[in-house]
Amino acid sequence: MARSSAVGPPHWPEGVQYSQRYIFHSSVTATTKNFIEKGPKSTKNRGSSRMTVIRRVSEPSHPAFGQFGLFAAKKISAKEHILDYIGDSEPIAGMNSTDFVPGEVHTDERIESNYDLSLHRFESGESVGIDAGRMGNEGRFINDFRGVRAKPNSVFTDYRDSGGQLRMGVYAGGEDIRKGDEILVSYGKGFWKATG
Ligand SMILES: C[S@@+](CC[C@H](N)C(=O)[O-])C[C@H]1O[C@@H](n2cnc3c(N)ncnc32)[C@H](O)[C@@H]1O
Repeated sequence: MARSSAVGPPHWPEGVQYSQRYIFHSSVTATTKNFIEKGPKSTKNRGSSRMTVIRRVSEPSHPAFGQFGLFAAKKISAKEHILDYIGDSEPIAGMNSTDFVPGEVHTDERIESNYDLSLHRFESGESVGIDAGRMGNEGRFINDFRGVRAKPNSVFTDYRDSGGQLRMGVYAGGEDIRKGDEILVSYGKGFWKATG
C-alpha cells in the first residue's frame, strides 16, 4: 500500500506523517469500506488547509499550554468549511513496526489515542473512527474549547465529498472566526470521561 509522501505545513511535528487521504486499517470490512467510499455525491468542496496555521499555544492560562493548536490564518466566515479531519496509516521511515499505532480509518478500539474521532456509527453498533495519532492533517491540532473560551467556534459535521467519500468536515459555527483566533470544537464529554 503506497504511503503519502506529502510534506506537512509549518510546525508539523517530526515523527507524524502528513496526509490528506484515507488509508483503511484491516479492521474495516469491505462492506464498511464501500459505505465510506461510495455514497451519494455532494457538490461541496473540501476546505483548504491554507485557511489555518498550526501554532504552539503560548498563553499560560490555556489548558493546552505548550502543546499545539490550530488557528485561523485569515477571516473565516460563519458556517464556512475549514478543512476535513484525516487520518492515515503505515509506519513512517525509521519507525519500529512494533511501536506503530496505525492512524487511519478503523473499526477497532483506539482508547489509547488522543487523536481518534468518530466518523460513523452503524445501527449494528459498529463504529468507524479516524485515528490521526501517527498520521493526519491539520485537523489533528484542533483543541477542545473547555477552559479556553465560553463555547466552541467550530463544529465537526460529516458530509459526502464530490467523489462520494464520507468525510468529517470542520466548519465555522454561527459566527465569523477572526484571523488569529484559535479553531476550537467540542470533543464531547465522552472524550474527557475516557481520558480521565
Ligand atoms: C487532538 S489533540 C489536540 C492537539 C494537541 N494540542 C497537540 O498539540 O497535539 C487532543 C489533546 O489536546 C489536548 N487538549 C485539547 N483541548 C484541550 C483542552 N481544552 N484542555 C486541555 N487539554 C486539551 C489534550 O492533551 C488532548 O488529549
